[in-house]
Amino acid sequence: MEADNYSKELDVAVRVVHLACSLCMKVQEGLVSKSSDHVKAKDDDSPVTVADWSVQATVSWILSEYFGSQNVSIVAEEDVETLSNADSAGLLDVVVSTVNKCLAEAPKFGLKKPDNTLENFQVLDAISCCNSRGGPVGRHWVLDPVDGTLGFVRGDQYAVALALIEDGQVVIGVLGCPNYPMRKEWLNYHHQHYRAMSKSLLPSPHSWDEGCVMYARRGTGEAWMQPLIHGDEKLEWPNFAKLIQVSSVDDPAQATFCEPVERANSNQSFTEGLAQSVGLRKQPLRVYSMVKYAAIARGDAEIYMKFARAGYKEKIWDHAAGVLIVQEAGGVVTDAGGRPLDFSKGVYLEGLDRGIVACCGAPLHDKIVGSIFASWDSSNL
Ligand SMILES: Nc1ncnc2c1ncn2[C@@H]1O[C@H](COP(=O)(O)OS(=O)(=O)O)[C@@H](OP(=O)(O)O)[C@H]1O
Ligand SMILES: [Mg+2]
Ligand SMILES: [Mg+2]
Ligand SMILES: [Mg+2]
Repeated sequence: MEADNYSKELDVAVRVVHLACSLCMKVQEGLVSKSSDHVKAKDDDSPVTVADWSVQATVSWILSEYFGSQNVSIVAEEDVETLSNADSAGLLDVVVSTVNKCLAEAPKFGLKKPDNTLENFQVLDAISCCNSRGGPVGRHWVLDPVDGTLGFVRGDQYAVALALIEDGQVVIGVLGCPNYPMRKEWLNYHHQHYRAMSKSLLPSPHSWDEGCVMYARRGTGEAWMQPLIHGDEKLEWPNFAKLIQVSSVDDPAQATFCEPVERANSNQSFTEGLAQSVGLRKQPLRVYSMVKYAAIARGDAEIYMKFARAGYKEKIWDHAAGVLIVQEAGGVVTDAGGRPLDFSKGVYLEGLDRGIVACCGAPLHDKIVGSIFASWDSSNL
């Protein structure tokens, strides 16, 4: 692919992820400071919030506006089932007002805003039209409006992830990480620190959070990072960007590995054994969401491993943006058998061999995949 391709798509995607992050930051502040009934449980018991629906509606509206509602195919996580229930009228009103407030700010990010505030049915349409199944042919946007919703409701790490797939390959990846901390060690303790520190010790959340949007275009060998624009600061657009690169560490003893926080989402006893056999000495960095990919891409950690329970099928929106950014920043991402992830088979990463291994470089990656090969049969996964 030509490196100059997709400039308009990337530009709009980066701006809308900034816009979505600003929406999420406001909603998260509200959730954490007041208790709220705006968190619902989905059928699988995972949470969904006003922010998940509002970001999906906002991104969908902007993409349709710029690329034409007839042409745009979006594969995204949320649907409107809960929101359309008669007993969710109050929730829908909050989503609609959140979307309208957010879109009113779009010009600050150099994006169009609607001529009139959106009606309930328009917001529901914007969410429900993101029902594409993707596949091997054509262009498909892939959106996780809030990845790591559990982290989000706990006042911790989460990400907004937007990618573009063309003919089965990820060509653009954009990842917004509003709570990315100033110091990488704080990735591990973010939530605990928030809770343990009194408000007076934390003069403003911004002295704690760096917040960033990362992005990459396939085949460029470059991954970029922009600072997030916080709160009411006057936004100077275009924002500046700096190149990011993976860590150059290839000694396992010096390497840090990331994994999901929840034991239900990845087999932590298996990774513990793997870490021992490869010679990883540091404590695992357990972080919610695709911020784990972000940490690898910016060189704050060296390895990310996720081994979901047998039978769980990984979804493309949980990985597409992060995988491309890590690869373009110089890293290697495969399944546990060493094969590339296949984004061409629809909503799921079909054929994924056991789990996902993302590393800052080939030497560490080879060691991990080799060790999985050697230890799999004796493991209890
Ligand atoms: N059982 C199970 N196994 C593996 N993965 C699952 C499972 N259930 C859900 N999910 C998906 O995992 C996404 C969150 O992954 P994380 O790496 O952030 O996990 S964790 O919250 O840190 O434990 C999460 O993304 P969000 O729903 O966007 O938060 C889910 O898509
Ligand atoms: Mg997700
Ligand atoms: Mg999500
Ligand atoms: Mg979810």
